[in-house]
Amino acid sequence: MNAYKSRRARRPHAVIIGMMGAGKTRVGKEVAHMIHVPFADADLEIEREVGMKIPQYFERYGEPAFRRVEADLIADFLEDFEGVFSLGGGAPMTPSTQDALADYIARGGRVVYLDADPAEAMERANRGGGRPMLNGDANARWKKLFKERDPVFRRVANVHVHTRGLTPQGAAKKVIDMVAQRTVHVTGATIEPYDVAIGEGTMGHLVEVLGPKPHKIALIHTQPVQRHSDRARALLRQGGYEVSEILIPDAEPGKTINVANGIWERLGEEGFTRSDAVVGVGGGAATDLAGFVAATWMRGVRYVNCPTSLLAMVDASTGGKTGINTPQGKNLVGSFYTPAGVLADMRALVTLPNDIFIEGLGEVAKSGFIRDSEILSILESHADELRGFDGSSFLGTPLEDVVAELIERTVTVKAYHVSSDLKEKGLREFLNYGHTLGHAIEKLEHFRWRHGNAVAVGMVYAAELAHILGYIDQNLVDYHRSLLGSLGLPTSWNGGSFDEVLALMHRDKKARGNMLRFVVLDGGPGHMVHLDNPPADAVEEAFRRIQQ
Ligand SMILES: NC(=O)c1ccc[n+]([C@@H]2O[C@H](COP(=O)([O-])OP(=O)(O)OC[C@H]3O[C@@H](n4cnc5c(N)ncnc54)[C@H](O)[C@@H]3O)[C@@H](O)[C@H]2O)c1
Ligand SMILES: O=C(O)C(=O)C[C@@H](O)[C@H](O)[C@H](O)COP(=O)(O)O
Repeated sequence: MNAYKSRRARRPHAVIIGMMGAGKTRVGKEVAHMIHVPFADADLEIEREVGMKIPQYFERYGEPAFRRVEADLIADFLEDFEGVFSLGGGAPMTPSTQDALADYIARGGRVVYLDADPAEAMERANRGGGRPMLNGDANARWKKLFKERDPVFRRVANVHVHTRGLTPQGAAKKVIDMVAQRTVHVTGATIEPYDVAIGEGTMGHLVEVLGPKPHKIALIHTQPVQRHSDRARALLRQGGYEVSEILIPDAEPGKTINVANGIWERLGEEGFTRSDAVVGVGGGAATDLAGFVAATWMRGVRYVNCPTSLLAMVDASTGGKTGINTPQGKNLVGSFYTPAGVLADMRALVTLPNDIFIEGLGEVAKSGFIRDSEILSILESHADELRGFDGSSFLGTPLEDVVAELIERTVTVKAYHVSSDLKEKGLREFLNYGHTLGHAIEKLEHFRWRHGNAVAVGMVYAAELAHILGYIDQNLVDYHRSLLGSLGLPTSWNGGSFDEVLALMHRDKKARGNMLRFVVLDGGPGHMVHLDNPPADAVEEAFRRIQQ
C-alpha cells in the first residue's frame, strides 16, 4: 500500500540553541570537529550577509529588522546546510523560527538546548562585550532574558544538554551522545512532564531522572532481564542510593495482587518513605506492576521505567496506565500514574528473543493504523529484516536505526493521545484499537498468548467489523492481514467460542453498562471513530471471519 522512502533530505546534523554565553559556538565547533562536518554560526553568517557587525546593524536598523534577517537566514540553513549550526541567543524567540525548527524536528532534526551554569554563562557573555541585548546592567539583563527564554528553549528543543562543570570537549561529547538519542517529551494539562529517552545507553540517565530526593530505590525486575537490572543496580549504587532488589514472577504471573502485596510488605519492612522511589526493569508486565506499586505505595512515589522488550518500549512504559490482572480479566485493577521518566535503552534488546520482538510489532502496527501511516510504510519496507530480528547481532546495524525510528514514532503516537486524555475519556481509547477482542483472547488462552499477538488478531477483527458496517473497504481489511502476516504476527484465532469471547468483551473497560464499545477505522488509516453498541449479528459475523 505505502512504499517507504528515505526522508533523509539535506538538513543540519544538529542545531544548537541556548543563552548568551552558554558556549554554543565553542561547543558547536567542537561537535562539528569531532564528527567531521562543517560548522556555521548564524550570527557570523548574518554579519557576512549584511556586511556589518551585529551591534552596528542593531543600532542602524533596530531589533525587528535584525530578527527578520536572522529568521530568513536560519530558514535557509535549516533547509540546506549539512553540518552543526548554532543560533544566536534570541533567535528561537521569533515565531517563524519556532515553526521552522518544529519542521526541522519533524524531518528528523535535533535541536539541542545547551543549558550552561548561569554564573559561567554570564561571565562568558560579559567577557567579549559587544552584545546589544546586554546593554546596561549586563547580569540583570541576562537573568531577565533567561526567564523569558528558558521556557521557549525547552519547548522548541528536542535535546536538552546540561553542561555545568564540563569542558567544551566534555560538553561536545555529551551533545554527540544525546543527539544520537531520540527523545519524546510527554506533557499535558494534567501530566507532570517527562521524557522517553530512546537510544543506546539511555539507562545511563537513571540517576539524573530519579534526582536527589530518593534515598532508597526498589528495583523491580524479572529473571530474564537480570543482566539489565544488574546494570541498573550498579548505576543506582554509583549514584549513592540504597537499592532493594525485588525479583517478581515473569510475565503475566507477575501482574497479580499477591505479587503487589509481597512488595508492599517488603517496602514497609524496609522503611520506604514517600520520598523514596521505584525503578521497573523488564517487559510490559514488569513495568505495569512496578508502576502500580509506585502509584499505590504511600499513595504515590516517584518511578522510572526501564523497558526491555520492544512492546514495553513502544507502549507499556509510557502513558501512565499501571495495573494488575484479576481472575476475571486483564488490567482490571490499576491506576493512571505517570512515570518521572522512561529510559528505552536499545542495548536491552540484545537479549530479547525473536518471538517477543515480533509481538511488540503488533502495538507498533496499531499506532500506524490509528495515527501515523509512515509507521505502516516503514513496517512494509522492512518486514523481512524485522521478522528476522536477532538481538545478538542487531546493535550497530541499519536495522537498529529502523527500530529506533519505529519506537520514537510509536511513542509519539502514544504521547499524542495521552497528553490530552490521560484518564481515557475518549481520544485515548483509540490506543485500544484491537484490544477489545485481544484482551479476551489473552484471557481465554490463560495468558499463554502474547499480548501483541492477541492485539494483532484483535485488529483484524476490528477491521472486519468496520467493513461489515461500511466504515472501511475490503482492501483495508486485506491490508491488515497482509501487513501483520508479513511481520510474523497471527491474524486468526480459533481458541474459544463466540459466547465466551462476547462475555469477556462486555467486561472490557471501554464497555458502558450493557453496551459494547469498540474503536474502528473510518475510511482509512489515521481516521478513528468510536463504535457504540454495534448490531449483535455484525459482532458475531466479524468473529466468524477471524476464525481459522
Ligand atoms: N500500561 C500500558 O499502557 C500497556 C501497554 C501495552 C501493554 N501493556 C502490558 O504489557 C504486557 C506485555 O508486555 P511484553 O510484551 O513486554 O510482555 P512481558 O512483560 O510478559 O515480557 C515478555 C517476556 O520477555 C521477557 N523479556 C523482556 N525483555 C527482555 C529482554 N530484553 N531480554 C530477554 N527477555 C526479555 C520477559 O521477561 C517475559 O518473559 C502485558 O501485560 C500488557 O497488558 C501495558
Ligand atoms: O495506553 C492505552 O491507553 C492503551 O490502551 C494502550 C494499550 O496498547 C495497552 O495494551 C493497555 O494496557 C491496554 O489497557 P486497557 O485499559 O485496555 O487494559
